[in-house]
Amino acid sequence: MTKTAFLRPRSAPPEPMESLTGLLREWLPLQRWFAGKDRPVTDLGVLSMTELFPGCLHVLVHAAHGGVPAPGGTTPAGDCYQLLLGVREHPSPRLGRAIIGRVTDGRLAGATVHDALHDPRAAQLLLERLRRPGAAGPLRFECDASQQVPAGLVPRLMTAEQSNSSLVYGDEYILKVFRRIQPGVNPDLEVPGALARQGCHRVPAPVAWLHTTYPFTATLGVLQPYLRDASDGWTLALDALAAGDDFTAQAHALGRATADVHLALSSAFPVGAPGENRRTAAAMTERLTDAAHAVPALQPFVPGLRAAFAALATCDAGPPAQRIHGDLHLGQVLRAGREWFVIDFEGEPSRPLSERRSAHSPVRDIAGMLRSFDYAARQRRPWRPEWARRCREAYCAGYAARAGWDPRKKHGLLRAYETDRAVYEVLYEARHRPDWLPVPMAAIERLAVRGD
Ligand SMILES: Nc1ncnc2c1ncn2[C@@H]1O[C@H](COP(=O)(O)OP(=O)(O)O)[C@@H](O)[C@H]1O
Ligand SMILES: O=P(O)(O)O[C@H]1O[C@H](CO)[C@@H](O[C@H]2O[C@H](CO)[C@@H](O)[C@H](O)[C@H]2O)[C@H](O)[C@H]1O
Repeated sequence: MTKTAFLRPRSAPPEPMESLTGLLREWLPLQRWFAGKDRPVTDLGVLSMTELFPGCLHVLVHAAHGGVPAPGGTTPAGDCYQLLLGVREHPSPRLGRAIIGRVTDGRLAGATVHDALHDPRAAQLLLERLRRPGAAGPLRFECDASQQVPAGLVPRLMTAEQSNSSLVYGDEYILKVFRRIQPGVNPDLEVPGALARQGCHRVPAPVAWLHTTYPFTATLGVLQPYLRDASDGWTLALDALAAGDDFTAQAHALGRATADVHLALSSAFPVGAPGENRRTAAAMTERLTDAAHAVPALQPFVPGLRAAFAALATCDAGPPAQRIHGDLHLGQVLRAGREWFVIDFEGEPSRPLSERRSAHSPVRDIAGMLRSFDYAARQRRPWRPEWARRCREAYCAGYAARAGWDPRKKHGLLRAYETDRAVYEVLYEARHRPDWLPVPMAAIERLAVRGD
């Protein structure tokens, strides 16, 4: 293969287990970032394969779920995933669990493949490609010409629970390699780029990025500055709870930071009409119906939850719809020095990209963060509802101080958005972390029965 060889996939009948696709079909569902865990993979096909550098293939695969739509109906019956595959005749034993298997059939017969993001040499070469604009087959590497990324930064793969995979380089940059790929620009490139142009300092700005032009145009990865001494809000909140510390000053500052980001977003992107509550309520009700189908534990609460959405339809119009974060929680905010920063603008991973890129009520983000204080307070026994209540108050007060309107005065909106978020969390936990299901279920019970 030449350095930029791009292999168009061959259409072929289902291959045996020892083929590359056979191995990947077994391996893919075991990965943390695999989104289709609740449905069997009925077929796996290679969409594109490009040699990134010798011994490393960039591969897009399609995992089909045999016509079984995802609960919630938001994803088609299959997804595209991005893989970087190391190909070696004699793999180093140091690769350990990164090894996917030995291919005995097809074009790669005789080679052992591994997840190349675990291989420091491959990670280094990937950064080298990103440092300079260029192309490899359908892949395009672009960068902010005003930034100089130094050569030779030492990579490490992050071990955090993630929806994607991230490499940290020399504690100076972090590269997020998107795993589930959808056509179009990823909001995690689009939004931080637009906010940087607004001069918003709350969001690390993209320094370099990678996209593909085949089999569709899509963002594949983004490099941004690494906030070296940062702690995420989730860790800080749990530490505060463990120590019995107050977290209201932090929550207040976080409310202000959220409002800063919302204000910058409303300048950077078109703003819609104030909330079309009736349509939003209908969409929330539909999501609830689908979720209750997928997670039967929700069913007894459906009437109470529907009441929250019915009430939304009659609420006063709230703040105008605008671009928002879309999946705001304590794990998406980093405290560095005395400031809060906001990361990960992808939105809720299971929603279609077009929906994630459209305008929504900023109340959705606020509700996401309020739910997160509740999640944190439920990590310890006895549960600390008072801690969560005070954080929620402080967060809303901080938001109001900056935004000029107070979320606490939008009770109907807030209740509906919190309910919608808790329904999403039930689905998320049922799919990814069934042990955590009681956390959002407790909120479901509260919102359905008491409505507060
Ligand atoms: N710019 C950054 N500086 C420092 N840490 C970061 C940065 N971006 C992400 N991280 C760390 O990486 C983790 C995962 O990032 P995130 O964008 O949320 O990935 P994912 O979408 O895969 O969950 C975060 O929780 C945070 O700890
Ligand atoms: O992977 P992402 O960070 O994009 O978000 C997904 O995973 C989150 C968990 O890692 C999940 O968040 C839920 O759990 C958090 C605690 O781990 C809690 O702070 C959040 O409030 C709660 O929603 C998030 O919903 C999901 O989209």
